[in-house]
Amino acid sequence: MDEFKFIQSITPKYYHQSSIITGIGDDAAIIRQQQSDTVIAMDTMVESVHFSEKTTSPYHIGYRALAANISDIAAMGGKVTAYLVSIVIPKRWDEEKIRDIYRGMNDLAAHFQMDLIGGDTVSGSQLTISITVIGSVKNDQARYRGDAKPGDYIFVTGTLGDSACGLYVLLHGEREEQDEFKYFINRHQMPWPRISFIQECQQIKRMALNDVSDGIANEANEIAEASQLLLELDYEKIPVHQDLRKFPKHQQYNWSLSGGEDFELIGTVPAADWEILEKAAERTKTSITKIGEVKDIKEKNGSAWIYHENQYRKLERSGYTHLKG
Ligand SMILES: Nc1ncnc2c1ncn2[C@@H]1O[C@H](COP(=O)(O)OP(=O)(O)OP(=O)(O)O)[C@@H](O)[C@H]1O
Ligand SMILES: Cc1ncc(C[n+]2csc(CCOP(=O)(O)O)c2C)c(N)n1
Ligand SMILES: [Mg+2]
Ligand SMILES: [Mg+2]
Ligand SMILES: [Mg+2]
Repeated sequence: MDEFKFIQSITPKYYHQSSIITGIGDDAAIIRQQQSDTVIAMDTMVESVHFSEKTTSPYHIGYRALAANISDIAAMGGKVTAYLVSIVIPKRWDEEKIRDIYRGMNDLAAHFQMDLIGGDTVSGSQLTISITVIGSVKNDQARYRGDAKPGDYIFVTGTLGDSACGLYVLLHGEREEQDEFKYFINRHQMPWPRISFIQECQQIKRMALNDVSDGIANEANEIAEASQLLLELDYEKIPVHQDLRKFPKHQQYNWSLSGGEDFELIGTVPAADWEILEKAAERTKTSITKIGEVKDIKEKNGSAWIYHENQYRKLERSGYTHLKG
């Protein structure tokens, strides 16, 4: 099958969103605007960096690549509309495997009622998927990293460290261990972007928000920096799955703070809005945990600090970093 036939075969038969006037088939897609702000993000996944044959099936490669992108829209408080996929396909990848990648994306997209509206197909040496995701947020309702205020409660959704633990088990675990820790493997392969939870939070006027792709040691610092305030966390309160306790303490620490790829949300809300947040969590069956508070302490503003085993120390940005020298 050549590039053109391939594109034809992945063209959706219809679009969920009536705002899509033109999807795949022209030079670019056309989306009609209404009274909302458009949210656009892109993330790339590369073989042997974000996934390998050992960790991720083709179906999960697609699913995960799209999930990471949807998560960035959730982190802006938005909902998703459409996506474009640029894929670099190595010669050794057969058609069925590529199809499975698209099946993974398609299943997740269907859940969020979002449409594939374009992309690009190239052959190359390393499987690479770049996704551009388009969403919307009501005018002036976007959630910025710089919107934290002193006294805000810091929260996270779900549990942290699951994906890193799953990756570890996939790479190093024997068959038996992989069975025992299926939960973590599933969390690595099929993360769940928190779109519905964040949509339920619209009543809350102000919220700083970020999604957990690199690990909260990074993301908490990003909020602190953008808000020029201190994010003070309590390690004891970081939510982890009960089975994570079966691993050595240093692994629990590293995975929950720096493991990344959980695609949960970390944010700050005014203390007065905590109940609204809890209700939104209940309605969407999302667990949320208060993990700290925002402070205004001149010499620490712009950084995150953590209480851990009776010590109070600076939480360094220890998550995954590309292009590190
Ligand atoms: N190569 C690039 N060209 C232009 N803008 C970029 C490039 N790489 C990143 N950005 C922009 O930098 C900002 C931060 O990007 P970053 O990738 O760190 O965020 P993220 O997607 O939330 O994190 P992650 O990639 O870990 O999921 C975003 O606005 C992004 O669009
Ligand atoms: C095979 C394999 N090895 C290592 C990892 C771990 N990993 C890769 S990128 C990343 C951070 C987010 O990246 P980005 O900033 O690009 O979103 C992490 C934690 C993996 N997923 N698969
Ligand atoms: Mg990115
Ligand atoms: Mg991202
Ligand atoms: Mg992000």
